[in-house]
This record gives sequence, structure tokens and C-alpha cells, in this order.
Amino acid sequence: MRASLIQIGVDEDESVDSRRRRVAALVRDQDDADLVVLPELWTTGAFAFESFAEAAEPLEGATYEAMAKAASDTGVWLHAGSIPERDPDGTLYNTSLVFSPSGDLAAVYRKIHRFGFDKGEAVLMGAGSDLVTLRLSETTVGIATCYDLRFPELFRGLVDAGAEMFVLSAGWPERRRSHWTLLAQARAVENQAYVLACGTAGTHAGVPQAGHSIVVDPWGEVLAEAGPDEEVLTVDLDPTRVATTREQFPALKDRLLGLETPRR
Ligand SMILES: O=C(O)CCC(=O)C(=O)O
Repeated sequence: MRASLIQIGVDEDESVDSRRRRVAALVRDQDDADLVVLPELWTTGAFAFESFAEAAEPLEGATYEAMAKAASDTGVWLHAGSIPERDPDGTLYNTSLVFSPSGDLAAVYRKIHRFGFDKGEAVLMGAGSDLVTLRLSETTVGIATCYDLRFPELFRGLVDAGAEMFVLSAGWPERRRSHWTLLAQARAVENQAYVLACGTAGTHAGVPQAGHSIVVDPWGEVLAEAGPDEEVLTVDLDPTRVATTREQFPALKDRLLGLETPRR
């Protein structure tokens, strides 16, 4: 399986419409890939909180249309990153969209862990509640978004649902880049699964982005890592390595299920 992670540079001087066209063209250039991955909130920038409400789209809005077409024109699976979605009830969500090579919607994931503590996304957006997996070229893929990377229980839940590969879109800040790399490797090692984590480049609302999109194999080895700027990171993966790693080092079988949280 060949995967291309498009680490988009989000520049506030570029309009959302023009970025959408530019990203669709970048997706179309990846016609030798099986899977293309985009970052979190690349239409607005992940830290451009003030523009979320105005830029929010219905699920099947302009980004959905453009990305469904880019996927079908190119014949690739496309994790189109996330959009600020406005639900019909008015709630905003940070929503990831995955399209099949025929351009059909294959998965929708609303980010569960919202970032910002008592401000930003955490107060402006609603929280998703559903773990999401999909079958993609004989592999079960679990979806996660940015801050979710800090919550190992989410990834364990995805493993319990069959995940062999995690695809994560992010807008991770440069300031905590060391956590990004460490956590991507940790999620791969502890779950014996591939991690494909696609971030952004540039500075969003004054927050410099880490870039450094990364692909980690089920043994925790970094297969490919981007630099800080806009870049397409392409890597060839062997999805059967998940089963062999889990057979040869069967640590997941030693989980103690049903451990209770101690009472205080
Ligand atoms: O956890 C972090 O350090 C970054 C998370 C983040 O930027 C986000 O989820 O948007």
C-alpha cells in the first residue's frame, strides 16, 4: 500500500476557496497512491478559532464536494482531513471525512477530545462520541484527530474494533513537537499498529505549526518523517506486518481486561 500524506501549508493570505482548489490539485497529483491523507482543519487553520463559525460548512458542503471529486478523479482512498462542520442543530464539530476511490463517503469522524481546556475548540465545538473504523484495501483503519493522540484508551478502543492502522489528521503546534513524535511512536508500539499522522505547516492565528508528519510501523520504527514546510510525504507500507508483529510478539494477548479504577 502506498500512502501520501499532504502536509498543507496554511497561509492566512490565501483564501479558503483558493486553498481548496490547490489542495484538490495536490490530491490529483497523487495518482500512484492508494491512500492520501490531509491534515486537520486545513481550510481555516486549526488555531483560527475566530473563523470557525463563519467558515463552518454543512457535512456535504464545498469541501466535501471538492474532495469527493478529487478522490474519484484520482481513484484513491482520501482521508480529506477535517472541516469545521455545522450540524443542522447549529452545533459545530471538528469532522473528518474519508472518501472511497469512487468518491463515496466511507467514514465520518467527529473529534472526540476537543483541544483548548476552557477556550478555543473546547468551548466552540461539540464533542463527537463515536469511535470510527473502516475497511480500506484489506486493512481496518481507525480514525483519530490531533489532541486524541494523547488519549491511549481511544486507540485501544479502535484496536478492540479491529484497527490495524491509525490515520490521524492534526494541526499540532511546533512548541510541543517532541510530544507529537513520541506519542505517534507510543500509539504504534503499544497497539502494534501503523500510525499515519498528517500535520500542517505554516503559522495559524499566531501559532507556528510543527509539520513533521510521520509514519510509524507496528514495531514503532519511523518509516518516514516530513520537514517543517509544505510537503508530500510518500511511503510504501506492508499491512500484513501488523499480523506478523502481533503473532511474533503477542503482547496484546496479555492485556488484563476488566481492570477497575481504584475507588478513592
Ligand atoms: O495536544 C496538543 O499538544 C495539541 C493538540 C491540538 O493542537 C489540537 O488538537 O488541535
